[in-house]
Amino acid sequence: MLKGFFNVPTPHNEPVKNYAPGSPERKELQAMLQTLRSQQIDVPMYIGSEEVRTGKTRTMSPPHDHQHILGQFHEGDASHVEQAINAALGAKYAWENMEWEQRAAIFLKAADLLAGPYRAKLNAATMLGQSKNAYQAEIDSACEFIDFLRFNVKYMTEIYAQQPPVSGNGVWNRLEQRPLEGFVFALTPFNFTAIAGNLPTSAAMMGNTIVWKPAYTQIYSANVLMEIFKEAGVPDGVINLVYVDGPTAGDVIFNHPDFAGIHFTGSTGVFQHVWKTIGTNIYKYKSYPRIVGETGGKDFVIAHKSSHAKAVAVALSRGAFEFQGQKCSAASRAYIPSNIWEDVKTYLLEDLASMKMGGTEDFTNFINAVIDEKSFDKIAKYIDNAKAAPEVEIIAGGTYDKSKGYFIAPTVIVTKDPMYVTMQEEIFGPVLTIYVYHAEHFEEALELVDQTSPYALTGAVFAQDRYALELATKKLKNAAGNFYINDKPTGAVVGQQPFGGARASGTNDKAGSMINLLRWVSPRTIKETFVPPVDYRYPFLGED
Ligand SMILES: NC(=O)c1ccc[n+]([C@@H]2O[C@H](COP(=O)([O-])OP(=O)(O)OC[C@H]3O[C@@H](n4cnc5c(N)ncnc54)[C@H](O)[C@@H]3O)[C@@H](O)[C@H]2O)c1
Ligand SMILES: N[C@@H](CCC=O)C(=O)O
Repeated sequence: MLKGFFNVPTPHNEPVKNYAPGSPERKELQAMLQTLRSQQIDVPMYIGSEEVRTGKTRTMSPPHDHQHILGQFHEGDASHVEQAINAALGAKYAWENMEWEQRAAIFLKAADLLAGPYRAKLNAATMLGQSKNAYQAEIDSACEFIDFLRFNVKYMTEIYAQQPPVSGNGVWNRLEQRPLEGFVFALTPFNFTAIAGNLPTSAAMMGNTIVWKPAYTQIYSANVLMEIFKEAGVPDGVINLVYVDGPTAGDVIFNHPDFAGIHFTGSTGVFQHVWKTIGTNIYKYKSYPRIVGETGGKDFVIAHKSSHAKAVAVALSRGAFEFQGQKCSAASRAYIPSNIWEDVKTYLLEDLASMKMGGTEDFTNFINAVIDEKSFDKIAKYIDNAKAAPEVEIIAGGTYDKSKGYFIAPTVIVTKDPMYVTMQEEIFGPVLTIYVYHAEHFEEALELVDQTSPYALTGAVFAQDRYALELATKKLKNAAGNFYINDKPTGAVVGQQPFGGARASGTNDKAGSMINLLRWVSPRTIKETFVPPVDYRYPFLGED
């Protein structure tokens, strides 16, 4: 058998295709959208080698066209979670003993399958199932997930290569990175197909086996991810995909003695509940479970009086309203100095007036639908409350309509109260709240930014004045895990800006970095002594 210290291909960020009119990628994507819309698929759970169909089905529809049926999935119950755990534990021995380069090859192959033959299919599934426009789907389901796979393979090898720097005379010190003892639970959100793919694969890459439960509203694209994993050669039982409601799944998972870790992305409330449950059950587990969770945000943009109004306005229109504000990183509160406010407002309103809203199949639409009725109703309530609040004014949007799809017009609220509820709470929709501060009170405004919300995920500062940038960078040290200077607070790129926040925004284990992969291994130190001593006595015990 061939043996060697193998190098892996150097990762590069997957180039983003632009889908311009007439481009081959646009034609291919449009054809795929038509194909997927013209059929109704039947989606099973994937447990071990089985495709499990329970007969208890739920339909899947585009959020922008909720009467159209894309297919149905089979919902499971607690018994399927048990089966998935057993399948994961059953596959564990072979998987963790497979040479690392074979695991690497599987995930590099998945990246190439996605970059090539599956790109249009996964993008189209994300566009239809999650209502992302072509560009938003491309940067998520194609490029970000390809990057996660390729960069994580590189980080995996760097982790394995890290060895103790010193071995004393007659000794060889080694460090072995063992997978966790048990199974890992990947609990994934609706809003990024790349995150849904990354949470199970990053832990699997390090030799773990996985029970994966996606959000119901992401199952349509999760099914394509599973197709890619299977074609890439992920063995049966390594990633088990179940569709069971969250609390039912949690009840089985968090009571199991072999539960070894959770890789979560989603809301802060769910994560805190999960953490508390694990704490309560801690005596039941063989090991202390790894708890990794990236959660909510209330992401800010603060402009200094020296900043360019147009740049600030564009950061707001893209940062707040791309994918309908349903990015954990979306700008949702802004602090604008009085001297540039009128210009920022004019540019922002011009941008918003030019944004078309509708289905993702029409490539001229910038704004699409929010994910589901529950989310629509929640966002509409914030808007209604703002209409009734004397301290705020809605200067754009404020309308919504769910007759065909869950459409909410991009909404801008201006508040006189910097602690107004929409400056503090995560809404997760196309709603931006702006507080106009006295242009000479920048430092006080920075304090407001830091203290207004419990979250600390992303944030951006705009200024031409370098002292102002330095002050903001220092004062907002703990206000964001991803901090942007003269840029919008969204769009982190794997390999360039590892992503994650602290405070109520998560454990900040930085998705798409070595820091994250380290959470899925448990190191064993091995010391080998070549010629062991044969006498217990120290030399100083001898007589002079
Ligand atoms: N920080 C980040 O990197 C990041 C990235 C993406 C999304 N998010 C956050 O995710 C949220 C949006 O995603 P979402 O609506 O899918 O989140 P969510 O918390 O509603 O759901 C996440 C997952 O948890 C499951 N779940 C829900 N309740 C549960 C329970 N009681 N027990 C066990 N599982 C349960 C869901 O079914 C889903 O699979 C936002 O808060 C957003 O900020 C954060
Ligand atoms: N990583 C993405 C956000 C993921 C959360 O939804 C960004 O940087 O915009």
